Amino acid sequence: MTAAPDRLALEGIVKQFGTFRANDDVNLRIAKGSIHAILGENGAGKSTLMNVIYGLYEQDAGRIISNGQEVRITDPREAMALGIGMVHQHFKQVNTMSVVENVVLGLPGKQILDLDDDRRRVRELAAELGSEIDPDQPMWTLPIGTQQRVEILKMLYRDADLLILDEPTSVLTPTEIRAFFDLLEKLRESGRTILLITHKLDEVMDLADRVTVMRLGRVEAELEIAETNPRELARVMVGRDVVFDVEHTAPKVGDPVLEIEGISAVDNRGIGALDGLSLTVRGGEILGLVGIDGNGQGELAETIAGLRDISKGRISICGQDARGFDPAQRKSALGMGYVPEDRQKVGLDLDSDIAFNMVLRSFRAPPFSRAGWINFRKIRSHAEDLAGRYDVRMQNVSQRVRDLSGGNQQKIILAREIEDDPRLLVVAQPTKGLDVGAIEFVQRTLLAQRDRGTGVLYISSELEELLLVADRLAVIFKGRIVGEMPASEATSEKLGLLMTGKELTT
Ligand SMILES: Nc1ncnc2c1ncn2[C@@H]1O[C@H](COP(=O)(O)OP(=O)(O)OP(=O)(O)O)[C@@H](O)[C@H]1O
Repeated sequence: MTAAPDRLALEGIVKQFGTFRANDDVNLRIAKGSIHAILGENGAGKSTLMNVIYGLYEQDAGRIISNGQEVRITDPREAMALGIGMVHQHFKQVNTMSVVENVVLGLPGKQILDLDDDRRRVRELAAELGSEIDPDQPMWTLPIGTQQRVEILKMLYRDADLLILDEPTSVLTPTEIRAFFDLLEKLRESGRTILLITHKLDEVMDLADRVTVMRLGRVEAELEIAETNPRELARVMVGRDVVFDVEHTAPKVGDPVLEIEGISAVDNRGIGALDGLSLTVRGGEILGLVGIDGNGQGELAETIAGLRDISKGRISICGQDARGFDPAQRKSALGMGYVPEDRQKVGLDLDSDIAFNMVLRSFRAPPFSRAGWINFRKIRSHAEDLAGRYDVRMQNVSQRVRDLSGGNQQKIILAREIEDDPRLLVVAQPTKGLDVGAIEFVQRTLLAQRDRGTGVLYISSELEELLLVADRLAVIFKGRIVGEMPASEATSEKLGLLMTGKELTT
């Protein structure tokens, strides 16, 4: 059997930001018709490398070879002309437009008035991928999984045969993930090539043919999937053994720190999202909130944080009615910490530096300010201490947060919210985008915080993660809590039934 030719090869790629080398002599060969995964800890240089391939950055040194020809890619249009397409984590779509309008959007010389041929082509491509898509459906009415398919369709429509997918499953529900895996298999069968960035080792093991592991901007290893295993991948990635388990002692449960009684709220579209929901979290315990995404988890976190109004019911934080406390006061006066799901929009000031983001809501109070004077030295040393302990990969604390890798941005929010020693901590998808080493660290830190008496509401779509960390589990379905149980009595089967609205028989 002859080996498949390279669809893309990189030779000695260097990309610097100032004097910092985010990619340092990267060599990579991606076989045509394969699924090639890129793994690496937060800040290893994966996104930077993909941006070089897609023409968003130009390399400082090195060669890119596409289908055997050396090429220069200085903007995404040139990448597309070479058949290279990229699907970002945050889709670049216009929600008010239809599927077909989104697909043709930006095509040079395209008239949006006559779309009959385009409709046909969208249907054909969707069928080729094993799905049905109505080209006239408005984008905003589609579930995230289908919106992602439209992004992929958009690339195929432009004849891309090498698709770069940046953490594609991080936005999907478990059911959507299964469908997405089938889609990738179909793309591979059709001879297309996939470059997959992910932090999920089991995805790499299930899907990829080969994997490249990056570390500190360099290629640490390139392995055949058939010849490796998750433990080896984790070890190569973070440079040490990862335990994949946390020691979980019995909780010492105290008084309630969050009492929610019969609250109702609507989502951004004005549709009911919370429907008379009640829930209690006590100090010293981790309550895991389980549910299929879109059942009100996001809205619940926002109402507790004071970012969304409730139409009915009552929320008490540490024994006080939370009404009348804005988000900043819920932190300062009620002792609440909040790690939002959408860190870029809610949790960070991207254009400020790391030091300021570490004290985003506390810089006006001692020890960071006294009598109206801000103590910058104190803010800096505080940030240096936290960044060191939370292993934020950065150049220094004056670096702009926008320029950090996604995982390192998340570590800043976690550090800030946990280190304030809140009495109630609400964390929504806290490990999203984190590498396996960082996930282990976050879980241990949350358990340690619990042992100091903090009550934690841990919202996650990762069932395994909740079963590992939580003391108690509550299941949310259609905006209500439909079941609660100690984690020791929970099984994936029981939770699975409740999550889909079914009753337990025993
Ligand atoms: N525009 C920029 N200016 C300065 N430094 C940058 C810039 N973009 C990225 N970096 C730095 O380059 C390094 C690599 O970042 P990159 O986003 O490629 O990592 P990553 O492997 O994709 O990480 P993650 O898994 O967290 O997404 C990081 O240390 C980051 O701070």
